Amino acid sequence: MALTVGLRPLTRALLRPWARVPGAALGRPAAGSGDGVRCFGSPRVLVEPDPAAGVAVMKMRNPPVNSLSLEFLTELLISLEKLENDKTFRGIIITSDCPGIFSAGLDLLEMYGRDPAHCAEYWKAVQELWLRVYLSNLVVIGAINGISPAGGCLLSLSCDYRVLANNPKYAIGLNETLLGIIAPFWFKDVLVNTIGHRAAERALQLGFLFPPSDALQVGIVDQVVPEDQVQSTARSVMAQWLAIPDHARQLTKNLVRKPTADRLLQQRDADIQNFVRFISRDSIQKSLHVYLEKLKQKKG
Ligand SMILES: CCCCCCC/C=C/C(=O)SCCNC(=O)CCNC(=O)[C@H](O)C(C)(C)COP(=O)(O)OP(=O)(O)OC[C@H]1O[C@@H](n2cnc3c(N)ncnc32)[C@H](O)[C@@H]1OP(=O)(O)O
Repeated sequence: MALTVGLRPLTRALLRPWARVPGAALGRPAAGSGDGVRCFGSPRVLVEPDPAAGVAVMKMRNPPVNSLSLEFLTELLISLEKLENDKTFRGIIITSDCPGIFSAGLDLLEMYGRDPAHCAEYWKAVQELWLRVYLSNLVVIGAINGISPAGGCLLSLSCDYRVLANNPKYAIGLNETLLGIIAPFWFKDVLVNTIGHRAAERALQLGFLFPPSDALQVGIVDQVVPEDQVQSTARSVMAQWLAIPDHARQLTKNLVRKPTADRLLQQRDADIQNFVRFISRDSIQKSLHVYLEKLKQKKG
């Protein structure tokens, strides 16, 4: 899939080939590689390659909560595109480097108090990340080691398989209604595809965030394991998926996922315009304000 993000100069600058990780992470040997294989990535995305296994672990590190800002989305897209185009890799494991948080979802500050042009650019990047992960030719496994609301849940749902750490705080779900906003149709489609129509209908309207046992029961995740086994489980699951010939698995994945992706691909611009119109409403901006204030007050 060709990436055609219409980004402004700032974000385009991030789309340079494979920025190296600054500081301590630069050139750190990948865990378990033992043979001088180097980590790479960008400030917010650390990639630990295991070329022998054909697998890369992609760690999100946009502290404090891995909210999906425009810059972070752009870095994720660069990493994904790079891995996708490198024949060394057949699978990626997406996980978090922020303790207790997989991803807090879309960055509310990219939608609150912003002008329409910014909102449009942001939404295009959100669409792009979803399409990139959802339609990836690689096996994509989510090693979900923290809470994963809304956009974080969408990212998880776009993986081929989800392993969630068994910690009652690590809830997952599309909780948009709790913020006074609406999950777009393609978020909804992915949830319906995963847990079925009736369960999705309830979960979406009530903004359910499922704790691990409920998440497993409803099928929003595939496996729940003790926290210290999330990465090793993701690795063993990856081995099972990689035992399937790539061409057969990829064509099958495409067969299953293409109709869902096509619904967005056929109306991307209209979806962006719809988002901008919706998010710019006074009532929605007020809801976001109230929610952001709640997050602040929770602290103090
Ligand atoms: C037609 C289209 C309609 C529109 C569609 C829009 C679809 C939207 C999808 C989304 O993803 S919206 C985002 C949904 N996310 C959430 O509801 C999660 C909100 N965050 C939390 O509940 C908590 O922060 C947490 C993730 C449980 C972590 O809690 P913790 O106590 O560890 O940290 P906090 O003190 O709450 O947060 C630290 C810091 O981060 C800020 N923050 C948290 N989440 C976000 C976010 N999603 N975007 C931007 N900023 C976020 C929080 O305000 C704190 O900031 P400071 O006070 O330190 O400045």
